Amino acid sequence: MVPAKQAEELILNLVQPFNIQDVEDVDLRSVRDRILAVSVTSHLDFPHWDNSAMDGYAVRFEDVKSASAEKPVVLEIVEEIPAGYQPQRSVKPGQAARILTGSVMPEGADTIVIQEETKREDEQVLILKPPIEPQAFVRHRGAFYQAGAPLLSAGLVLKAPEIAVLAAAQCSQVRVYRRPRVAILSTGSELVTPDQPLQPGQIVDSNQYALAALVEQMGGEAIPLGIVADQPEALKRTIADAVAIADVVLSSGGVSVGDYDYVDRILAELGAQIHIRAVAIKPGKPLTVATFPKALYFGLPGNPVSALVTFWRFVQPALKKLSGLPQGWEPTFVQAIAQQDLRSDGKRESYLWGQLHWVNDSYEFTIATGSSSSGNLINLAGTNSLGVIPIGQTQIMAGESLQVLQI
Ligand SMILES: Nc1nc2c(c(=O)[nH]1)N[C@H]1C(S)=C(S)[C@@H](COP(=O)(O)OP(=O)(O)OC[C@H]3O[C@@H](n4cnc5c(N)ncnc54)[C@H](O)[C@@H]3O)O[C@H]1N2
Ligand code: MOO
Ligand SMILES: [Mg+2]
Repeated sequence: MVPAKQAEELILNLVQPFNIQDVEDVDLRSVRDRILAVSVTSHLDFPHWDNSAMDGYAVRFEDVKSASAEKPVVLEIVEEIPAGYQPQRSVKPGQAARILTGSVMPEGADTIVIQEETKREDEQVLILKPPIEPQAFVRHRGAFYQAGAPLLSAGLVLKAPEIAVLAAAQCSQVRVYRRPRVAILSTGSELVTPDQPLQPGQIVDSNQYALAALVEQMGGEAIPLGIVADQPEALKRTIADAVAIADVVLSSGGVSVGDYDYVDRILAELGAQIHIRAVAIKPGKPLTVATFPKALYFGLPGNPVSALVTFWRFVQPALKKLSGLPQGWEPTFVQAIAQQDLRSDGKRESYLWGQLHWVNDSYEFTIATGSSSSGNLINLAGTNSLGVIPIGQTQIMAGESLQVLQI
């Protein structure tokens, strides 16, 4: 049994991240959560031109620096400059231009006096207070970004702020890494789909649905391959097909020591290199990790909670690295206060599902009510985290702190 941390490192080392061959151009409207594959520069300066940050008057600082309410400076208004208008007149000594937020600064003017510090009298404006400094409220061309400099770097996840920047830089098509293709199959002669009538002894294939949801949540393309009975030939054909079409293959079930647990044997027959057969975590011990020339294979355990725990702990980091994220692949744990006594047999690193809440300046972890059995998927619903009891430790008492993985 490989310790969990070591398994994580081993798996991450097996992953070849996407490179410049693994890209596609996507419409800006559809790039949310995708990963930028090339760095982006713009030929535009930001701001594109000197402009006003406020509604007011564009003036020459020299003219107004000694203005006061008692001795206002009177300026002649030569032009009105709404947003989107290119000024036609230059502001000469004794003159001002009416200007609105975002509008282009007229030639000759160097400072904005805000409207609240003026009094308008027809075609004249009285300046009642001197600006704090020359250039006050002027946003200068290129102050935020200069054309040609790196704007967004490759590897960024495109969320609202990055999408706004891309839009402003007029990038309507964006080069992003393609989605990882993840084939998912469920093994087990007892399995039926949710719409099939359930006969005695049968079980509904819930893993296929949960794993597809997780893959899609991670930005992957889930390729559902359905249920494969515990028959070596059928399983061999499906696995061979899966590794030919996918970057990652997830099977669930058939990896323990039972008479019908064929996955490891078939992987070996197909020429896979098997790197891991068991990990010291509970649930999730019988985890098989193998590589084919073009695909990474995870044989997840069949028990519903075990399949998901091994996904969160090991598949998720691998998918993050594969997808082109430059760092931050490892799961992040937070420190929380246990709300109940938590127990483990101490033989494996134990993951207990429950609720993590931020209460009074710290995280609190509450274990799910009901059985913490890897076959009980019912009380997994509504949970958001896994509390960890380290290997060799048999309990964490209420009030003590523990590491918790957010899921
Ligand atoms: N003698 C031993 N027996 C077992 C060991 C062991 O070390 N020695 N390990 C146990 C542990 S831990 C786990 S976890 C399971 C893993 O078993 P498999 O990966 O071989 O999975 P199966 O035997 O095929 O199924 C286990 C269980 O899960 C149900 N299942 C399977 N697939 C699905 C699915 N797609 N959706 C919902 N439920 C599924 C299946 O019906 C079984 O009930 O082995 C222990 N045994
Ligand atoms: O590891 Mo199994 O996943 O304990 O049930
Ligand atoms: Mg089994």
